[in-house]
Amino acid sequence: MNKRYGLPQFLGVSLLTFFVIAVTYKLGFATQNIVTIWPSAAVTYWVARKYGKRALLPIIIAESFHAYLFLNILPLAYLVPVTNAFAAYLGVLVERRFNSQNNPLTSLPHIIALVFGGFLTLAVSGAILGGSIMVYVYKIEDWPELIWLWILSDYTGLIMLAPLLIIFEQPNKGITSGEILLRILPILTAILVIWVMGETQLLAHQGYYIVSMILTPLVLLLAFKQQTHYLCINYTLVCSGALLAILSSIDGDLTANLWLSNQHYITQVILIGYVVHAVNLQRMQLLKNLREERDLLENRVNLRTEQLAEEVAANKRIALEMERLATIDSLTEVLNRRAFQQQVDSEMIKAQRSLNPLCLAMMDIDYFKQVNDRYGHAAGDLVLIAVCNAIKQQIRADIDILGRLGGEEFALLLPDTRLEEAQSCLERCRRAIAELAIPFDYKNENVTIRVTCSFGLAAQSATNWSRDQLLIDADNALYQAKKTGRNKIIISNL
Ligand SMILES: Nc1nc2c(ncn2[C@@H]2O[C@H](COP(=O)(O)OP(=O)(O)OP(=O)(O)O)[C@@H](O)[C@H]2O)c(=O)[nH]1
Repeated sequence: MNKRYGLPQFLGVSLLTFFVIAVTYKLGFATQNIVTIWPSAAVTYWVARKYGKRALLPIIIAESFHAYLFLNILPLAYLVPVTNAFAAYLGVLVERRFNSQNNPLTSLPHIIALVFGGFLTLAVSGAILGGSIMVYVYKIEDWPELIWLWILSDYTGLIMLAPLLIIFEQPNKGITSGEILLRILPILTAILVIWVMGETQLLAHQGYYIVSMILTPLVLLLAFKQQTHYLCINYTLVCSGALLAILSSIDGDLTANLWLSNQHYITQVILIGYVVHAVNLQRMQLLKNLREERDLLENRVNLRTEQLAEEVAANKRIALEMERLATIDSLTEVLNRRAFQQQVDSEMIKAQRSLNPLCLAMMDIDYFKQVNDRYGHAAGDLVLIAVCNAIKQQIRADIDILGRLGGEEFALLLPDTRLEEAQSCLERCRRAIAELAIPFDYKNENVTIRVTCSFGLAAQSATNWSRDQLLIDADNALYQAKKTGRNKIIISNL
């Protein structure tokens, strides 16, 4: 009802209504019967649905003009176009009360609102109001039959034609010319049916029935974009049943009632088609929604899984880092006292089992305090790092183990190493340390720090299986090295 409405629309509605009424009147003229006027009801409903109350005036003008041109009616009968337009508007209001969707053929409740709300209201109110005027003006005695036929004709006619007009004007982005044809075809077929019905009445020729009954649903079927085989079979079955029913009831000339029953059957066929189509559409929509929700859920699960995997990896990294921090001396990055002792324990057990030799050395930087005192703590730290690096370069990576026991006191564990080998290793270390020239920026002056290191060496023996004893032995040897001049290696018990 919110469509644009100006002079072109006003003229369009007037002309269309006039044209449809004139054509259907001419087609049904031979019968002089009310039952062929229903296409005007369908067009009127469609126009009122599209433009609302603004369409009432052109409808009234068109119907009145038609009556003036072709019908020789009494003045009061000119009220019938007014009641027709009003009935159409009333029907639209009732449909809109239950359905605000523009396309009512996409769901069952909307079809019910259209057929049992809008169409029925138009047919009943139009027949009662218009019929009463006609009965009064022309003093018609059999008025119940007139009103009944009027209702039946308009109602079934509305079901046959009005939805096709609604389908026809549904907006569709990128619609192809083939699809436009599919929308026009059923309307043409409906016009054919009107004509066939008129001709049939005239000629009493049963063949036209077959054409109208089979062609209508089949062509209607093509108007749906989402047609299914089920829908097709349904149309054909109902249609064939209707055809058989009509053919078996025809006996000689057709009467208006038979004509109406033909229309009635076609209506049923079409109505069933709409319902099946709408249910099918709803099912498809439901499946689409389900699929979309499933995809959404899957995406969410995948995203969360990725996040969890990232979190697990981050936790692993943190755990490894914490483990490293718990076992590594942060300044020199060699093992701390606790970790070193654990390594000594496990290597001693291995050596015990394999009866391989194992040596342990204690080391202490000579006069280290003087370095600190002279150049400051930062210089001392630098020396500690340099000494450790020098030792690392002389020992076997991944085999020999260097640890800081505290302060400037270090220990070196040499698995699978005989005493002489250990001694020569320590000698290399001692020399490397003594040769170190550690540059240091002392009060904006580049100084070179040199240090030496004393070593005490002990070997695991058949009588010495204890870690503490090994450490004490090495420590005693270190003490001897310090006492006897420093920068040397003393071997325990030698
Ligand atoms: N810069 C620095 N100094 C440390 C650290 N840990 C201990 N020290 C210092 O190391 C020095 C140890 O000195 P001492 O054990 O007295 O002996 P020394 O001067 O090395 O002389 P000897 O061992 O007898 O040759 C002390 O001045 C401590 O403050 C450290 O992490 N960094």
